[in-house]
Amino acid sequence: MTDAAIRIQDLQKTYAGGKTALHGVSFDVPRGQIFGLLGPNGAGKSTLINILAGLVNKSAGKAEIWGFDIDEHPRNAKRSIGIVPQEILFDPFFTPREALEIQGGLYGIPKAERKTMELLKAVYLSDKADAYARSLSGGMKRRLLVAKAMVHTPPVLVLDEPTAGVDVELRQQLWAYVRELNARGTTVVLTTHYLEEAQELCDRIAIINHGRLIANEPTTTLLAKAQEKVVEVTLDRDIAAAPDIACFEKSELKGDRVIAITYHKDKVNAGEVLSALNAAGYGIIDVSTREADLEDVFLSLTSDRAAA
Ligand SMILES: Nc1ncnc2c1ncn2[C@@H]1O[C@H](COP(=O)(O)OP(=O)(O)OP(=O)(O)O)[C@@H](O)[C@H]1O
Repeated sequence: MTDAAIRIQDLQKTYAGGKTALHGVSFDVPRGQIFGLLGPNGAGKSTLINILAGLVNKSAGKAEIWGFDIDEHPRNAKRSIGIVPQEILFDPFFTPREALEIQGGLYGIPKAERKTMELLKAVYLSDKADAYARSLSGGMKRRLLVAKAMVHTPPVLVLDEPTAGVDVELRQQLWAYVRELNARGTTVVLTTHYLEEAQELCDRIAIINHGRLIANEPTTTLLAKAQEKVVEVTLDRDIAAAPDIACFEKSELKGDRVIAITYHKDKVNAGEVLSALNAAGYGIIDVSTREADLEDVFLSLTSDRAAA
């Protein structure tokens, strides 16, 4: 038994066509947290979630949900997780009440113990309990999916890209509900493309890129890295080593006369970095910078790894 809500060890997936979506990913989701799984399109997030859900077979590696190995104890593993899928798929002729009752039946929950109305209320759908699912808005459907995933009261709830197509107000309501579930003890895993979304909600963030884990850190640590910016400078002459100046976090030689300077944008700006370089006697021919975004975090993380 582990004390992780989810434990993934060297998880690998190569699809039938030969595409490798996961190249050996390992991480733990600590119990009680809201955990963000971030990555760009095609990074492998859905593959990982679908393996946990039992919808995709892994090629190698291990996964445990609430201490239950998905191969050795598939039923217990499945009972321990609720998944809100990316795609909205419903039978359009069922009402929200029926959809939850059927889901309860699938998990073998006796009628008297089902919490259909309580769940519908929690996701602000009690007034739509008897409406056809096809008459619900996109946001309502998504909230119904959350309720459906919670029918068997799993200790772990996974939301796969939950805010696609959800407007700002509903998103806030959804987050309020997610926070409430978490406060009552549910471990939440959230996959998203958006750093802001993850930083607003998550205690910890893991990032996957091209099927590899490139970060797994408390949100505050990761955000500090997002404060790092890189400016690439071409100098007027060749140099043997990158200059080390106090306001730089790091400087690296990229070519005979090109250096990449990493700085903290909450401490200095690009102008101050260039002035410091000038003041130290370096003539500047060209400069390029990028806006800090998730891509920057990726870059700084991948270059950290390369340097380590
Ligand atoms: N059934 C499949 N057969 C073959 N390749 C697949 C299959 N499903 C996903 N892939 C490929 O595996 C890689 C990872 O896809 P995955 O859907 O896991 O990424 P993702 O991070 O969830 O992206 P998105 O946010 O767009 O859903 C992609 O290159 C994708 O094309």
